[in-house]
Amino acid sequence: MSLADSVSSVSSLPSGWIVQKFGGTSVGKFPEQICEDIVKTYSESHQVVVVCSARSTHLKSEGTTTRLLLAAEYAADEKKEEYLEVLRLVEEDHVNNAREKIQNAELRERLIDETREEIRHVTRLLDACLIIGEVSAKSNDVVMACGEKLSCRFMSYLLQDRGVKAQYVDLSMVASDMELSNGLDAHSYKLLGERFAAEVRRLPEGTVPVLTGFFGLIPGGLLRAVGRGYTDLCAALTAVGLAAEELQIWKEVDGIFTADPRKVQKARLLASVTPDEAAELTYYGSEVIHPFTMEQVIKARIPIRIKNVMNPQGDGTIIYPDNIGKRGEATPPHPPISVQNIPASVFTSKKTATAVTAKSDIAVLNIHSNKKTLSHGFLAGVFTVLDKHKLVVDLISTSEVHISMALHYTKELKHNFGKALEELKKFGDCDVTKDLCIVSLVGIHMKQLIGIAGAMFKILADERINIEMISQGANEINISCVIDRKDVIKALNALHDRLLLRAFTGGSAVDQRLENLKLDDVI
Ligand SMILES: Nc1ncnc2c1ncn2[C@@H]1O[C@H](COP(=O)(O)OP(=O)(O)O)[C@@H](O)[C@H]1O
Ligand SMILES: N[C@@H](CC(=O)OP(=O)(O)O)C(=O)O
Repeated sequence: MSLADSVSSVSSLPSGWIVQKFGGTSVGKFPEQICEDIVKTYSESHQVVVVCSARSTHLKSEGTTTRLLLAAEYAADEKKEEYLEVLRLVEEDHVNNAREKIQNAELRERLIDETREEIRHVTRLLDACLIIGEVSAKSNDVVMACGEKLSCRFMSYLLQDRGVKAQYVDLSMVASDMELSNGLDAHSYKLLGERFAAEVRRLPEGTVPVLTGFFGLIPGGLLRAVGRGYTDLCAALTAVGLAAEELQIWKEVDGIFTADPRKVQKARLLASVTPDEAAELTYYGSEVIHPFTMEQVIKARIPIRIKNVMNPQGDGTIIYPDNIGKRGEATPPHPPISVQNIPASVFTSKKTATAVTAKSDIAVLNIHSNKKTLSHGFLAGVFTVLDKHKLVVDLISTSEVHISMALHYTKELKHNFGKALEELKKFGDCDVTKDLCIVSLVGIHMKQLIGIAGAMFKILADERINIEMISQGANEINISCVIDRKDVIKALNALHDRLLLRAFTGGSAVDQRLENLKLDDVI
């Protein structure tokens, strides 16, 4: 299918807005393709809104946001020379990029001047922080916002350079901290969505707004409230505010696959996944979309499409529940398949899991209580200690006197871990196993299947993979276990081959007798 066909297949509703979000590495590596092949093409038939993250030329971990956060850290440590050097690098990178990509001399010079002014603004702010001896959450946010300001100024000039009427829109001050004093709740989501939409609607018709993915200022800081990847949420709220036809998250991968295509060669692109599945996959290692993005957009009945900047013709993956109608449709376009009423034919199509995913940098912490039973307040006490040391629990399982937790563990968290362990010893004997990974099987159909967990653990046993811990999510669409890091590729490929690929080709790893038992229940 050509891009023009794929563009026109997005049905035209009255507003006709499409919100397109581009990540930092896409802006860094493929800005011309974004302008020429994507924004230009879509804006011929739709009203397009662009939302961008800060530029990264290589990896996000080495990109502009990371550099700016480092500059703020240096200022907090009173290291002036160091933060000036980081800001110099950010400026140099953006100025060189402008020189290289913007052909029109007037636009280019204007962009370079504005870039330098943004950097001067951040320098003045950090100098002031140095004097008062503190970088507050708000100052940190203002520094971080510079990344999106620079990338969006660049993208709007590049679009103009390539003949698209575009306008830079700064959302960093769109709402005051007074208005957002309760943090990010339903009320502030609504307020922000309306403000973003008002900024867009203010522009003359036919203009493509380029919105800074940074928005705020949220009390306590955007990093604490949302974390890295906040641009996805900004795009989502814009889509809701505009009642858009579609929210498009453009990545450097064709969409959501049955497994990480870098780790599982036979991984297949999924045409659609439900929001719950997307949330589980994101949390457990397949970070394709920020988890906060989905709820508001889906409530507003707006589909989310993941697409590839390097392959704009591809259909991508749609994130949408299969049992509700789209915006403008009272009922779904096809007979809805409610998960409670799945017809037998769906089971005979032998759908098992939707995808398999892995999350690395995991340690298992076991606490063996020194009491005969887990006493009142035991869990609360354990979680208070973990929270104090900023340790996040990904999985948990308990028995009467024993608790096992899988936690995120990196070099940077080593110190926090040590401190937490000292405090946790008052609850009982503690032991820690490191260098582990969580492997998760995710799928909406798993709710209906008896034997899927058995099949998963049998496959791992056949591969002689030791399981440290097991857990099934309360929503029953995720079965996870913790294994040694060295076994992860083997585990992913074995589970994918025997549970997912067979589902595509008509086989099933689930014992047929168990499946029949389930069918008896449904009928
Ligand atoms: N199930 C999955 N489907 C698609 N991509 C996945 C999956 N699991 C992990 N990934 C990885 O997530 C990455 C997301 O795409 P990319 O646009 O490169 O990331 P980023 O937004 O962090 O720059 C890809 O590199 C891909 O290998
Ligand atoms: N630039 C920010 C926000 C963001 O959304 O990034 P990305 O879209 O590249 O994941 C960050 O790096 O966290």
